[in-house]
Amino acid sequence: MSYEQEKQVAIEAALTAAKLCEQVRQEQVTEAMEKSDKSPVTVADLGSQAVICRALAMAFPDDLVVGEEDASQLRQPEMADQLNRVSHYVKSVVGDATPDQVLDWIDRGNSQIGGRYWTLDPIDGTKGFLRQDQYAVALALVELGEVKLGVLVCPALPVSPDQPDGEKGVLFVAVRGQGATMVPISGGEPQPIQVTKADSQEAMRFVESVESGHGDHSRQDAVAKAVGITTPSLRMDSQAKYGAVASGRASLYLRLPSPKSPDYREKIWDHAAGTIVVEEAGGRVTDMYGKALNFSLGAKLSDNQGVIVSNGVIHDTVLDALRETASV
Ligand SMILES: Nc1ncnc2c1ncn2[C@@H]1O[C@H](COP(=O)(O)O)[C@@H](OP(=O)(O)O)[C@H]1O
Ligand SMILES: [Mg+2]
Ligand SMILES: [Mg+2]
Ligand SMILES: [Mg+2]
Repeated sequence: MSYEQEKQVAIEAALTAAKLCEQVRQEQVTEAMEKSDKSPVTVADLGSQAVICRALAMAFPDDLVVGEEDASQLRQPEMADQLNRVSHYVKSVVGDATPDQVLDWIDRGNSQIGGRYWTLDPIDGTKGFLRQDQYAVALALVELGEVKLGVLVCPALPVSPDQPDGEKGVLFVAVRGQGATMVPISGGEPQPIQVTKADSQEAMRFVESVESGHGDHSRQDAVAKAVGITTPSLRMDSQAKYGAVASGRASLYLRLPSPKSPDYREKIWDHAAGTIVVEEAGGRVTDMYGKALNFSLGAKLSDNQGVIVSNGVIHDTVLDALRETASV
């Protein structure tokens, strides 16, 4: 299958959602609400999920969507102001929308997994979004457990790594078997991307989360050193890290379980889109034991721990180094 229609719908939806997110960031001092697990969520996360679920419902009414957010909090009477703000931003990008429709669109993203489903992270890296740093809108299509299509919009990522203060906003797209591309959000011809083939260790750079609670920075640094990466890591929020590896800006992304939450299981929407973008750019993605990520078990990657993303060339060396650091 070419997935041409799916690709066009997903790109359009994710770009529209990213526009909403940027509007929220520009127009207001972004403030967060707190979810039951104490993590932050903003009107932009909710608006982005509404916009994307609406687009998917119109184009593929039978498809399931496994999204991060739900509307239960927003349905509470005391949240009326927040709901109005979400509806305002949704209306500003898709035209007429009532608050009830917005709630229903958000909740379309609460499916269980099935034979064919979309994973949706309306804002990946909410903490980065709040900090005015990196974040991504991440949408992927999974069929029979295999990621077939991935779209990553990174509105704050510099178009050129050599010009960090230049134009920002990059769209990454990958379709299984068709390669991965990158294009500025502002437009242009999508360019094929490739992971770095340079196995000259000095040229290597690795990326990791900004958040110390989302990884094990000291072990990550030790593993990187063990494989010969001596330059300090590039810390970046969200699946923009996958984009960095896919486009050859870094050779490695390490995400080892944080000592603060050793039993944490990663969520499918945090990795599905990024995984296919890196794989189609010639890279490799596994868990910390070398196992493929299993996206077919539910919202959590319950069979995997830690995530290792590389240019492929150095992957086995990294897994070896991990085994060695584990036994220390
Ligand atoms: N203890 C933990 N370990 C690893 N990841 C975690 C975590 N707690 C939350 N996360 C996830 O880390 C994601 C952000 O990734 P990163 O740190 O690479 O920017 C969050 O996505 P959201 O921001 O969409 O909630 C969240 O799902
Ligand atoms: Mg979140
Ligand atoms: Mg996320
Ligand atoms: Mg999110």
